[in-house]
Amino acid sequence: MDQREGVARADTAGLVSRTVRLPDASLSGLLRTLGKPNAVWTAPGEPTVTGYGAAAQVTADGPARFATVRERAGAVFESVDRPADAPVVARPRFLGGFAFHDGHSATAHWAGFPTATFVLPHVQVVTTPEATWLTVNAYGERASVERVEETIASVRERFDPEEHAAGPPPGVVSTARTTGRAEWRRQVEAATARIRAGDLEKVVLAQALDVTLDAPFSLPDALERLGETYPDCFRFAFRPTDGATFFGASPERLVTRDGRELRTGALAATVGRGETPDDDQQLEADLRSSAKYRHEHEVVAERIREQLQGVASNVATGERSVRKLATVQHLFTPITGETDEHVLSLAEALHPTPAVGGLPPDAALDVIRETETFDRGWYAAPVGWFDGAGDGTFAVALRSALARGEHVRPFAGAGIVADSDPDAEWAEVQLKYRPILDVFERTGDATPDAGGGDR
Ligand SMILES: C=C(O[C@@H]1C=C(C(=O)O)C=C[C@H]1O)C(=O)O
Repeated sequence: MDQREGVARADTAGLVSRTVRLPDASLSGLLRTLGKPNAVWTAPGEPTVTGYGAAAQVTADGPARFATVRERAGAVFESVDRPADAPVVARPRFLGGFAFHDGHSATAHWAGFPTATFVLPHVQVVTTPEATWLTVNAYGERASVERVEETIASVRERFDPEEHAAGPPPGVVSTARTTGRAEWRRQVEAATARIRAGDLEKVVLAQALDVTLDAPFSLPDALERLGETYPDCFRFAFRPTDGATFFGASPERLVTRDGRELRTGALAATVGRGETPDDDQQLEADLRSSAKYRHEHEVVAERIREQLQGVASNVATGERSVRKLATVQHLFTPITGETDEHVLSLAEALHPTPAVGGLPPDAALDVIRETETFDRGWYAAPVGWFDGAGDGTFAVALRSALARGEHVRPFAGAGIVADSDPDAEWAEVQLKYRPILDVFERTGDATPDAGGGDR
């Protein structure tokens, strides 16, 4: 370290950030050596970021929450002491997320999850296929290069990642539903009646399960299993306080901003996977050709293009394809553009897309609030990261669950349009629970059944 630099800047209030290289480590090794992270982010084509402790945390409420987070985080990035040759990939990043509704007031399940909260980790580890980097961040009057260097030394000393295979699934003791089958049928029928009456085009209705495990939730094991089955999904975990972890493996990018480049897309309309390649092809053919699925998908793509007006230029729509996941397949249309906006402003413009809200947006949000009997919390809302330049990625927090000790609450929903059939939508929701349930169930555990009774 340059001693003069340390002395000259030690008394400057601001962000001090230093990066060193660590021995290479897998995510599971990392999570087992550095203790409980408060943020984990793994995304296709991006480095994996894990964060421990907070150099700074910004929290916000209400309709202005996106702007408030941007302003408060902007203040933290205002004066940054970080060597010019430090690796860009290991730069300081805020990680966190938002609640689905701006009027979120955490019910007991979501205790500890504000309407918006982001952490700039004190200890931030970034892994790429080439290297593992440790960044230590400190912010405020007491931040100094000396203290940052001390933390780096102590993390290096403790850092001893060992490979561990995930343990066996903990097993599921019991499962209860927030929404029984008869109630779901009433909900979907009420929504389709409203759609036919003309004041609503589409609404995404969701439900949750209350799952009790046979052993406490293990984040390293859960992320390892999700990584095996969903390597191309956004795998995330957030633990804003000690109490609960919100985690998942979402297929849906809300938005990425990388310099001037903006990437988003429409992911909507769902069928299952076939038992045989022929069945699977048939399902894919139905997905591509059915008027219901195409409508459900097209309203999302069209609305996203509208939502981008004013925040992006040269908006272009790519070719529609079918995104195949372990238990479901979706229609997907990539959408790109150019932008000068902060990724938080883009997330604000896009959330909620009709893939998780509906159309018209306000009417759909009212129907969701009036209909759903559980608290969405952070489910189906933006989770991700941003940096000091306003670059970042947000995923839509789907195929997700809230875990607290032995209790796990997975969430799943389905887009309801005029000709939705309650039973088919019910079956679709059950398939969307699978990514989470498969992490925990042992063969032989009673599974909540896709076709059956009321509970
Ligand atoms: C709402 C969920 O998924 C969303 C709804 C979809 C649909 O209605 O077809 C498909 C993908 C997602 O945009 C969920 O996974 O809970």
